[in-house]
Amino acid sequence: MPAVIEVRHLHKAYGADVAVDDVSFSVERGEIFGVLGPNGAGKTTTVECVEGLRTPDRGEIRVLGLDPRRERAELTQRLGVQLQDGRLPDRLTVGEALRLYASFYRRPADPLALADALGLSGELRTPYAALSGGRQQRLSIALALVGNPEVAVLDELTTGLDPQARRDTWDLIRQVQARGVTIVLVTHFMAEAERLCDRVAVIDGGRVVALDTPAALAERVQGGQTVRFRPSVPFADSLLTGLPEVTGLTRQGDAVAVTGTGDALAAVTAVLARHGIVAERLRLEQADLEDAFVALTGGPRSARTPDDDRGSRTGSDHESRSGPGPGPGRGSSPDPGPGPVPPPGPGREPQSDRDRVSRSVHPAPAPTPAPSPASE
Ligand SMILES: Nc1ncnc2c1ncn2[C@@H]1O[C@H](COP(=O)(O)OP(=O)(O)OP(=O)(O)O)[C@@H](O)[C@H]1O
Repeated sequence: MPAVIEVRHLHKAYGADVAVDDVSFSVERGEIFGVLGPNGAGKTTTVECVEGLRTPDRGEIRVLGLDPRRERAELTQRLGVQLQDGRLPDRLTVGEALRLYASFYRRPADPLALADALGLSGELRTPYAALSGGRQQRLSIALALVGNPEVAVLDELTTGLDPQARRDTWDLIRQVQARGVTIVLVTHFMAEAERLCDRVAVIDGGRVVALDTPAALAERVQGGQTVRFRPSVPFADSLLTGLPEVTGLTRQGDAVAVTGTGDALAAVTAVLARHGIVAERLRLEQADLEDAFVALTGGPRSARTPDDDRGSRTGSDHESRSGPGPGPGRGSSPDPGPGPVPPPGPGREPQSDRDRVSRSVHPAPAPTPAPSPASE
C-alpha cells in the first residue's frame, strides 16, 4: 500500500536561513506519526509544506497521492489541520464554529455528533472566549476533524494544557486514530510522543536525525539500560564486561552500575547467580525517549516535559509565531499559493512568509477576520 504522506529531500530556506535542509520520511495509513525536535528545528516548516501552506525550494511531497501545492483544493477536502496558536473570533460559539467549518467541506462530519465525541456538546452555545484552554483546544481538534479527513496534522496539540487536559486529549487522539484517521503530530513533549506515536521522526537543524518507534529510539541510546546493585561478595569487572549485552561498568564504593542494551538485566543476573553472588538493592533504569532525544540532538534545549508548560500558549518559545490571529490560523502565514488562500486581514497585504493571513487550511475563506497584528 502506498504511504499516505511521502516527503523526499525537502529543502526550504527563508532568505539566507535554511529552515529545512534535507528532510525525508513517509507516513503509513492509520499510524500516529510524531515529528519531534527542539525549537527552530524545522518541524512546522516541514508540516506546512506537507499541508500545502508553504512552497518547498526543493524536494517532493505527496499527500494521499496529491501534490499539496498544485492540488491543494482537493487536498484541503481530505486533510485536517490543527494549527499552532490558532484562535477563533471571541464571540463565535462552539456550535456556530462547527457548523461554519462543516459548510466548507463536501462530506463533513455531523457537527453535533463530533461535538459529542469530543465532549463539547454541553458547550454548543458557549462563545469561544468563554471556553477554558482545554475546551478551546478540543474545539480546534474538532475543527481539524469536521471535514472527515483521512489525514490530520496536529501542531502543538497539547501545548498550554494542564496535565489532566493533556491526558484527556491523548485519549481523544487515540479514538480518532481508531476511526482510521492517519495522524501527524508535531510536538515538543517527549511523554506525548512516547505515549501516542507509533513512530517518531526526530528533526534537528532541518534534518531527520532519527526515525523509529519511541521504544527503538530509546533502545539506541548507548547503555540504554543501567543495572544497579550491591554485590554480596567482591567480583572482578571482567565477569560482566565480557558479556555482549554489557557496554560499561562503574563502581562507586560498593555500588556497581552496569550499562547495557537488549536484555542486559537478565544476562547480568544470570552470571551473578552462577557465581553465587547476590545482587542486593537491584535496580533497573531504562533509557527513554528523552534520553534518546538528548543523545540525538545534543541536549534538550527547548524540548519540554509536559509539566513545564502550564501557562500560556504564547510563551517565548512561540513568540515569533503567536498573537491574536484571524480565525484559528497560525502565527506565521503561509506562502500565497495556487490554492484558495483567503485574503489577509484588513489594512495590509502579506509581505512575506511571516505575515499573517486568515485561516487558509480550510476550503473556504475564514469567517470574519479579526484585525491582523502588525507584521513581525
Ligand atoms: N516565515 C519565516 N520567515 C523567516 N524565518 C522563518 C519563518 N518561519 C520559520 N523561520 C525560521 O526557520 C527555522 C525553523 O523554524 P520552524 O518554525 O519550522 O521550526 P520548529 O521546529 O517548528 O520550531 P518551533 O518548535 O519553535 O515551532 C527557525 O530558525 C525559524 O526562525
